[in-house]
Parts: sequence; structure tokens; C-alpha cells
Amino acid sequence: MAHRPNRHSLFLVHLKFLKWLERARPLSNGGRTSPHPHDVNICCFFVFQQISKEYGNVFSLQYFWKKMVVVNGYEAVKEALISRSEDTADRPRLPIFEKAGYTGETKGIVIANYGNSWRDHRRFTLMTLRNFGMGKKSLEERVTDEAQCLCDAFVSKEGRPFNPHYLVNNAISNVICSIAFGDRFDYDDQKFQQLLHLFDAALKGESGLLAQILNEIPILTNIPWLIDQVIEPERKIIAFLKEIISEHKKTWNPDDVRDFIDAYLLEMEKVKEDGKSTFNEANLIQTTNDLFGAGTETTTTTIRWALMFMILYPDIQSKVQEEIDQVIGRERKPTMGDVLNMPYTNAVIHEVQRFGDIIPLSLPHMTYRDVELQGYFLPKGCKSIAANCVEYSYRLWGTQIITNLSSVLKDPQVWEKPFQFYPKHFLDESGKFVKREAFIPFSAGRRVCLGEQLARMELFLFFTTLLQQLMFEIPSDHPRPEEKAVFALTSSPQPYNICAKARM
Ligand code: HEM
Repeated sequence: MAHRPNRHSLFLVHLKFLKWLERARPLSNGGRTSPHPHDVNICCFFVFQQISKEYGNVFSLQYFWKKMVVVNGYEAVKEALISRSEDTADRPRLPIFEKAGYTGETKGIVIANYGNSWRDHRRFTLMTLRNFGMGKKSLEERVTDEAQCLCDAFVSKEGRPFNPHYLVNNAISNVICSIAFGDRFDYDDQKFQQLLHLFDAALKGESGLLAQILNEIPILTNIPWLIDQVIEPERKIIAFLKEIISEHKKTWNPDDVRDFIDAYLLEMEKVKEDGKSTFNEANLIQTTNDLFGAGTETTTTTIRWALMFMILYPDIQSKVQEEIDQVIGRERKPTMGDVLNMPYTNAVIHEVQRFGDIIPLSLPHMTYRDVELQGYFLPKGCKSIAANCVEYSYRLWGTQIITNLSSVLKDPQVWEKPFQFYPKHFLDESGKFVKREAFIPFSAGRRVCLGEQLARMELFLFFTTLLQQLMFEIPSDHPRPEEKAVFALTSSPQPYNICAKARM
């Protein structure tokens, strides 16, 4: 018979978390004063792992009014995301976004509730990305050209130390720009820099503490001063996207679809007589915003980890370069067709994603219906008195589910050296690439990352283009960068400097 997961109070977890922050350092760094690689991730992992030891792989936390269930380890996460895919495919309500205007059926994809609007937009976006060449030669060429622009920008530093963060961010954003707007921006374009700054500020604001408080106590969102702190960048992004959409409308030609916005306008035109259609301008703005929000920071962060691991492990960098020289040479541009012939490079990229573990707790899911998971009963609606008492009880709070991807990517039952950068995790004894089922940085199931194919293409083409032409080093007078991660929804490296030198 199904039973309810053991409950754990949020305050208790916070206390445990702090306790483990203290304990994990000496435990994991062998007594050095500087923190150990991936302290934050390891701490998240340890906190949940410790609680798991006491309460099992599925345990619940009381998070304000909501019940939040944390699912840990390969078997339990696989059951939640794959076997119970539809039952766990909903998203929790996020009142701050409703204040920004994304309500009901106008939530785009990422924050949309599981239902028709989400399904239609996900299907349309995937189809449009494919039409524009996701998985095909045309997009591949655009990505390789952008990788070359990034290489040129690195070369222009003439071997001097620099922080690669913003240049990588510019290049990756440009891939989405060319899909969404049909054009790229120069890296020093002021308008582009403002846009990138807004996306950055929006991500920070919307994943910060104040945003979490406002989401859980929505009545506070009525205080203009408070809500402005969180959603001002989002409002500016909406204004920016509205401007771009109105420019598109002026030159729109149904026979010449230039980009994602044109394709969406065409879809709106096709379904304009259908009163039930969810294709409208508000959803266009939010879906375009989703492509930037979900597609820029994630890939940028992964490439930043990749460059950092290359300077920390120069022997691995040399082996990748040897393979590039053998398979591609120095003149030809890399293509996706090369992946199959480059098992070592492919293994290194997979290991960057596994060990970099950039979205350790994935995005929150919510029960779409009552579900049994690992023998535990998770209700769709939480019938707590508090939930019914609050003003915002118009939707019963479902059970929020945190799928701890980190616990899978670093599951000691699955990986030989879970806490080391070890590309051999993806190689067999004869050096052939091996797929691993527990490799789920893009999550899995109904809500699996929509941009997985594009991201894989970007990671391979950017990484190989950069390493084909450049050698990366720690600047001689700089300290060795710390592998410690900074956590703000994504887990990213601390700022670090790098030297890029043309390969001899
Ligand atoms: C290395 C790069 C990336 C990683 C590691 C990554 C990872 C993820 C993860 C973990 C999720 C949450 C899935 C869930 O809720 O279970 C997600 C969702 C999503 N990602 Fe990605 N992502 C990456 C790149 C991209 C790119 C390039 C795009 C866009 C073109 C994109 C678009 C999306 C969208 C739209 C969703 C929401 C899917 C939905 O709710 O149905 N991602 N991604």
C-alpha cells in the first residue's frame, strides 16, 4: 500500500544545510583553507543524501504552504521523470510571472502548466527549430560561423589574460538571436549588451530569495516597490521583444519566413478564426523569451566549465587537440559528422556536463494528478488548511517535486569517480564512446529540455572550433581557478581569467 513520504520541516533542512556547509568543507578538501571543488553542489548533494539516508530516496519538505518532495538517486528520479512522466509533468504556480503578465494560457513553455497551450507551443517550437535547421547543415553552419567569431574575439586579446564569460555569452546568445530574430549582433553593439544585461538581471532577480518569498506569499506581490525589484528587468525584456515583433510585422511576408518570430506570426494568422487557439502575441513574447532564458545561460555556463577544466587539466586538453588534428586537421571546419569519429572529445564534453552539473535540481515539477512514486503517495492537491486559508487558494497547491539531477549525475552507485573530472566515465576499455543511462543533465520525460539537440550541437562545434585553433592556459601570474560553483538556479564557475594562444 502506498504511504506518504516522511516529512521534514524546511527549517530543519536549513539547519542541516548550514551544518553540512560547515562539515562538508574539511570533509571534502582534506583540511585546505580554500573550499573544495564544487562545494556548493557537493553540499546540496550531501544535505539531500544525508536526509535520504535517514528518510529514503523520496522525502518531503514543508515549503511555506506547499508540500515539496525531493526525489534522489538514479532509480527514483528515473521513475519520477520517465515511468510517471505525465503524472509529474506540471509546473508550480509562480505568481511573480503572473504580475509580469504571463497568466493562464499565456505562459509560453518553461513555466506553463501541463496542458494544451504548453503542448501546442512545445510542438510548434520544436518543429520550427527543426525547420530552421536544428539537427541539419544550415544551423550547423551558423553555429560554426559564430564559433569562429568567438575564436577571433579570443585571438584579439593577443595572449593577455581575460575573463571569457561575456564573450562566450555574446556568442551563444547570438545563436538564439539568429534563430529568433534572423540576425546576429556584433559583440560591441550597445543594444545587444543591454539585452544581455537584462536577461542576466532577470535570471538573478527571478531566482533570488525575494522572488521565492513573493512566489510563496503572493499577497506581497501587490506591494509595487517589492514586485518591481524582481520583475523590472522582465518588463524591459517584454518591451524590447514587443519592439522587435512590431518591426517584424512591418516587413512580414508569409511567403518568406525569415525566423522564429515570422513563423509564429504565420501560425497566428492561420489560426485567427479559431477561438480556442493559444497562439497570440503574449505567448509569442514569452516563448521567444524562453528560448533566450533557457538557451543562453545554460550553454554559456557549460562552455565556461569546459574552458576551465581545459586549463586545469592540460593533459586532457592536449589529448582533445591530438584527436582534433587527427580527425579534422587544422584547416577544415568541424562538423557534427565528426562526433562519431571523436570518442575522446565526445567523452570530455559529456564529462564536462556530468561534473559541471549545471542545473543540479532541474526546474521544479508538480503533480498533474495523484501519483504513487517508489511506494509513496503524492497527491495532486495539498489539502492543508493553510492553503485553503490564504487569499490565493484559487488553485489547490499541488505537490511540488524536486528531481535532484545532481544525485543522479554523481550517484556513487553508478559512476566510478563521481566527484572527479574523469572523461573515462564515457569510454570503454578500447577507447570507444559509451552512452550512460544516468547521464541526464537535460532531464528526461515529457519536460525534457526542448533545446537538447541544439545545445549538443553548440557544445561540440564551439568546443572543437576553439580547441582546434587555440591553446588555453592559466595566466602565469594568476592563481589556479577554483572549481567551486556559484549557485543561482544554474551552478556556474566563479569568475576566472584565461590566456588564449594561437596553436603552433
Ligand atoms: C547545456 C545546455 C542545456 C542544459 C544543460 C539544459 C537543461 C535543461 C533542463 C534540466 C531543463 C528542465 C527539464 C525539466 O523540467 O525536467 C530544461 C528545460 C528547457 N530547456 Fe534546456 N538546457 C540546455 C540548453 C537549452 C537550449 C539551447 C534551449 C533552447 C533552444 C533550451 C530550452 C529549454 C526549454 C524551452 C525548456 C522547458 C521545457 C518544458 O518545460 O517543456 N535549453 N533544460
